Amino acid sequence: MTVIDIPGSKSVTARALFLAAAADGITTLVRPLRSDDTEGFSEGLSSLGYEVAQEADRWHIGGRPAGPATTEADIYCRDGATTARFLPTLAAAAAAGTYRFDASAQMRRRPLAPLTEALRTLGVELHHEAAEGHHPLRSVAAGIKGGALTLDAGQSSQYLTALLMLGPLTAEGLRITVTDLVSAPYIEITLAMMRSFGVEVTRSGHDSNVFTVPPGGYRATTYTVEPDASTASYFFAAAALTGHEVTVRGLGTDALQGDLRFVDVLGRMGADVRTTADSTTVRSGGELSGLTVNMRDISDTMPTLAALAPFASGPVRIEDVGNTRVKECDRLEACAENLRRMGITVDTGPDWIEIHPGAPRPTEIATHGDHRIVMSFAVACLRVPGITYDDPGCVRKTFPQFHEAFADFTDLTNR
Ligand SMILES: O=C(O)C1=C[C@@H](OP(=O)(O)O)[C@@H](O)[C@H](O)C1
Ligand SMILES: C=C(OP(=O)(O)O)C(=O)O
Repeated sequence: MTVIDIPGSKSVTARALFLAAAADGITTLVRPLRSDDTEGFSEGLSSLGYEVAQEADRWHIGGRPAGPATTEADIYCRDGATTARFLPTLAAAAAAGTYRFDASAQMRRRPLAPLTEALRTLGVELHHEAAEGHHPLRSVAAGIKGGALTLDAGQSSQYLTALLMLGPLTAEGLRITVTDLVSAPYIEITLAMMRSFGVEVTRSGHDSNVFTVPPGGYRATTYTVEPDASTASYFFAAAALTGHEVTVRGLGTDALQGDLRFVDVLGRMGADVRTTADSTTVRSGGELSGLTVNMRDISDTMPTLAALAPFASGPVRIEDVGNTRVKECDRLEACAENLRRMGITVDTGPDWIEIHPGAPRPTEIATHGDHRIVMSFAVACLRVPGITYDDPGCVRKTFPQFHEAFADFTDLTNR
């Protein structure tokens, strides 16, 4: 039995940085994630004139309810969609200022339009420098009155998270009617964290799809970041594949992140899953069955399952994951391409992938610069020694020490 600690959640750290910056007072984040995405977010806040003091496992953020200290800034959001979507939204609430945002080549390709259209509806002057609805963009802030909005979050829940977090910074609050929503559990993280910073959002409508966000700002706090559940999926999958037992500390029934539900998928495949209030254990004899599963809510773990799938006794069909085509790469095609290179039969459709059992052979994985492709195929590597990656370092986005940590973990399980 191996007990492991996983680094902090990217999603929780990004939200905490936004909420802390907007709050009245100094917030301390305990055990934030240190990775390219969250360092990029923190750097963006500094460029906007927020005070961010980083100690080893505590970051202190000086909140500015009146908005950024600078009235002009040029911010590079790197490859992180939370940064590229949340930070322009925070800056849009400034009483006055002109801000330019840009991002990596892939992040420039990823969509923003429903969010930028919503900000325009709220009166923010926004110009896209190249393609409409994409980075780079320039915004002129002049305070936001608030009001009613309709939002299609069918491509990314991050649009809704950004607008929910903006609500308390507007003069009159926001009422957001959501017509479609993917990755719904991420909205639960947002609402729970807003509550920790003093804001209660109410939900109404036939599908609880109308969100009313009161004005009045946020209260600073001390906030402990829980471990990253998407990162934990590689360790759970490794245990399920190799017939071991792993316990991840700090992620149990009290956890905020929906991606922890990946263990239910492993449970359906035959693994034994036990959860306490603050830990989750996966144990398996190494035999896994195939299944059909809808991963709309937890699609960051789709590549983890895809890499595990050839070792199951029957086909694995993953449905409703069309939005994984607009992530760090087209993840449906990247998974299919790499599995085929390993000699596995794979079919894909617009929003699904079906993987057949087989005997994978080693190959060089085409990572497309996507951290999750590397970390997922590292799981397959446990049964197929000799797998290499064209860009192993892209794990820096969410887990710079992944290779060392995963090697230590597999050493332990081999003892
Ligand atoms: O809000 C968040 O922190 C995230 C939401 C999800 O994105 P989508 O809503 O675009 O699926 C997820 O894939 C991403 O890694 C993090
Ligand atoms: C999709 C991801 O990240 P983001 O959308 O925050 O860039 C991810 O981490 O898998």
